Amino acid sequence: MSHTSVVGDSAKAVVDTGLLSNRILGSATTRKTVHKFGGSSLGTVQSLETVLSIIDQRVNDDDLIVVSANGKTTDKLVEIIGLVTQCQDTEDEAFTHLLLLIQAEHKALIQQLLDGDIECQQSLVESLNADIRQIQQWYLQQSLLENRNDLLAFGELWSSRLLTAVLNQRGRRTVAIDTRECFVLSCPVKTTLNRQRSADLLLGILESKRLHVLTGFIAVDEQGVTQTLGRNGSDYSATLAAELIDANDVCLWTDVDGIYSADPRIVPSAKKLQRIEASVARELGRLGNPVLHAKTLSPLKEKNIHLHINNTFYPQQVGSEVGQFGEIARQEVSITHSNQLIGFQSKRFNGKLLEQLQQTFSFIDVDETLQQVIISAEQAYELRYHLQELCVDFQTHSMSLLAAVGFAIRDSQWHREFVANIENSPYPTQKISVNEHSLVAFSKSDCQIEWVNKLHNRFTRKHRNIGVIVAGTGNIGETFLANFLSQQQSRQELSQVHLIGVVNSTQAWFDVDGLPADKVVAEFSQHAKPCDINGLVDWLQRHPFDEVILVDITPSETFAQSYQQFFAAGVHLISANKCANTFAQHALQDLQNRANKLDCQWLSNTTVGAALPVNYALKDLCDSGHQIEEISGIFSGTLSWLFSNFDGAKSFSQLIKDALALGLTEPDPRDDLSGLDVQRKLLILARLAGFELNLEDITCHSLVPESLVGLSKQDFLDQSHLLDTDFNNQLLAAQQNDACLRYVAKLAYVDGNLTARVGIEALDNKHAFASLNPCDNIFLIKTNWYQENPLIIQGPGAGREVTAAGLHSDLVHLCRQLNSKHQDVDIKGINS
Ligand SMILES: NC(=O)C1=CN([C@@H]2O[C@H](COP(=O)(O)OP(=O)(O)OC[C@H]3O[C@@H](n4cnc5c(N)ncnc54)[C@H](OP(=O)(O)O)[C@@H]3O)[C@@H](O)[C@H]2O)C=CC1
Ligand SMILES: N[C@@H](CC=O)C(=O)O
Repeated sequence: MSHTSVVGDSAKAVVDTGLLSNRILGSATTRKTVHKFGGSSLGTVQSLETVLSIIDQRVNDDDLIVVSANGKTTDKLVEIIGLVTQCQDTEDEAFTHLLLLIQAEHKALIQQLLDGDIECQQSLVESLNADIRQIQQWYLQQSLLENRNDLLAFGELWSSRLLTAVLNQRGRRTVAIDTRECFVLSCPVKTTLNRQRSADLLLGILESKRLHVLTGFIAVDEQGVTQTLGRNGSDYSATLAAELIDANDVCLWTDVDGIYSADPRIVPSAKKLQRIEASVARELGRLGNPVLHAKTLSPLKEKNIHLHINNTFYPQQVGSEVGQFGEIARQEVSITHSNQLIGFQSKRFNGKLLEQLQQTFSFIDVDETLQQVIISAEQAYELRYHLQELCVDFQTHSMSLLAAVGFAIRDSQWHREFVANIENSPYPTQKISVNEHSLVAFSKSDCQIEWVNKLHNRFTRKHRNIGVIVAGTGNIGETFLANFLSQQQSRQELSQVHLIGVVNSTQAWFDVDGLPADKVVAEFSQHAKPCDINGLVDWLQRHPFDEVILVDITPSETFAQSYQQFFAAGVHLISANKCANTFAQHALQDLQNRANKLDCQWLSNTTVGAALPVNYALKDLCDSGHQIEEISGIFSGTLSWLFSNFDGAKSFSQLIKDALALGLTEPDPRDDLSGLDVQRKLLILARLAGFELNLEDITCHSLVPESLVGLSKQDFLDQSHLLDTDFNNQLLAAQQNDACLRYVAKLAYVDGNLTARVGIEALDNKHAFASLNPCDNIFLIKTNWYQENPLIIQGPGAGREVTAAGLHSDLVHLCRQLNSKHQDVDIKGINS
């Protein structure tokens, strides 16, 4: 196994396996998984190589592998049976052609995959040739139909032999298992397993420190006769094996991305359901979902085994996981439909007969009043045959269904909405069946694509799950988290927003079922696990949410350097951290381009003026055609507070400590006193106004003497009294001139010349910047159209509550955008 080891052990389990449920966090060492590879994953040398790399990276020796037949082998074997059934005497040529084709395809796979290992190649080819001769013999002896199950079994047999040989050749000690040695069916018609006997047999065969490759699809009855497990039988084999060996998980590696909220081939806005509650999955399977089959899911029920549907060809992508989850996953609703149903009606459909039929057939609906049963077209043939044998008269008609499926949907607000929608739709409904997890409308007409789309848009519009991760639990982060719950309760846009992670510089607490926002700070140290930025990036690549927003409330340059990776993981960002916005112009441009390209949003309105709407105003002025000529003012809450309160009564150094305690300053107050924070803010506004410049283009007057620059934060605070004499002198000089001290930022654009500077000034007491409330910011903006009477924005520009409020405002704006992004899907003639 190759691991990407970047975080603590528990989080590593998430990284390594790509599983979404929290339950794996506690039991990383005891987990066993059954991996099943479908025919499309095993059809070509290239796809088999992909499978081999998945096995290399993700499959432990304790795990089991179950394989389908390579490519379309089973279809070809079924075709052979079809030829023989229809025209036994005349189809020699077609039979031979098909058989030779199967032989040639398998031979080619053996030769290419075992290239260089002649001995192993020969042995496999000899076994293959012997099997082909056996089939020819059955054919000549006209006993092929009697041996049809043995014929079909060859597909999985060849596939397991080949994979085993290749794994052995590549150094993985592997054993092939023909499941006819251990899967014993007590009832072949219903494909029910004799669990005890099968478990004893399988556990008896498994060798320690070996990987095992099991044939899917086949088993034997109590008499040892080969039986097949029906359509999608290999998936069923995998879940049976998981039940027998007490595995925790089953991974179905296939050629689809997962389960969608509707058939994505006809509903363009369908979204992948990353976590599906097991009971809901069973209901989807019962209603005919093409990927989830009721039979496959049945062995998982008792033991709470989770099922994963993953795409072999995109193994890094998060697929769908079926299992038991918390509230967030249970809110998902999906729309399913089928036009492949048959309704059977008979006067004799009541009482005992219905009861008996229900034991043999899986009906989608049974209605004694209408004397009707509805069954999939696939099973209709057998039902028809069965009823004829019982001499029951019946009529059939084709039927369709359109259903909403979700956890406890019967008792939810969706119930009334579904009925109202169906009643007002042109879908000519025969009946609506109400079940615990599904609401199903049946009709004798086909269900049209537009009705599926309409219902889907109505039902999934409000269901866009947004996960929020907060980075930084300091001064501002803590207040942001403290207000999270009340914000969520009061803002409709946040109703589907869930706090799923909190990280600081060394640790993280993730929970895909949601964290308790009101307790998260208090309980953080108890639950958090070691995690660095790489661990966070890995986690972000495998989450079960429609969108994830990362709120950066750190002061960290390193964290800002990782924005590229966050965007690459499809994550949206809200920054209070000013570092990324003040990167060199080209680096910032690259970052913004990347975000745009990846359809990621990035808001950072608190980086200047905290919650004051200065960024919005400036952007709006530019959008409306104003040419910015001057941006000036007091941009630092800390420096505003310090100079407003500094009247000689208290020392300047004591005031610095007070500002720090009030949460106004940067984590290190020297970032305020040095002018860096104001310089950054002026740069951010200048760039918003369309000017291209860098930090060093802004002249900066620092208030921190050289001697205090290199000290630790604490040493600086201890020695800050060294500043007092100089500031007292500056204050006296200003007071003597009816002036006050202010730290001013100014950008001017005159006759094509741009100048920008930040520094301390003695301002006349009547100056607009002189009479501010302590901590207030003031922004003065002059444009070609705002000259004598410039735009002024003034108000509190720093502090815990206002900054947290500004971040919440960004969150609401972003969620509004993300929610409307979902509604934007307009398909002419379908939903518009
Ligand atoms: N004060 C204000 O009024 C305003 C502040 N801001 C900005 O808000 C940000 C936060 O300020 P403040 O809350 O005062 O800072 P604090 O120092 O109080 O808190 C910083 C938090 O960030 C965490 N952190 C640091 N580095 C990393 C990292 N690499 N990865 C993950 N987490 C990290 C720290 O973790 P740990 O606990 O492990 O140290 C800590 O939890 C700053 O960027 C500031 O400029 C913006 C507008 C206004
Ligand atoms: N330290 C900053 C905080 C806001 O950005 C300030 O004082 O303005």
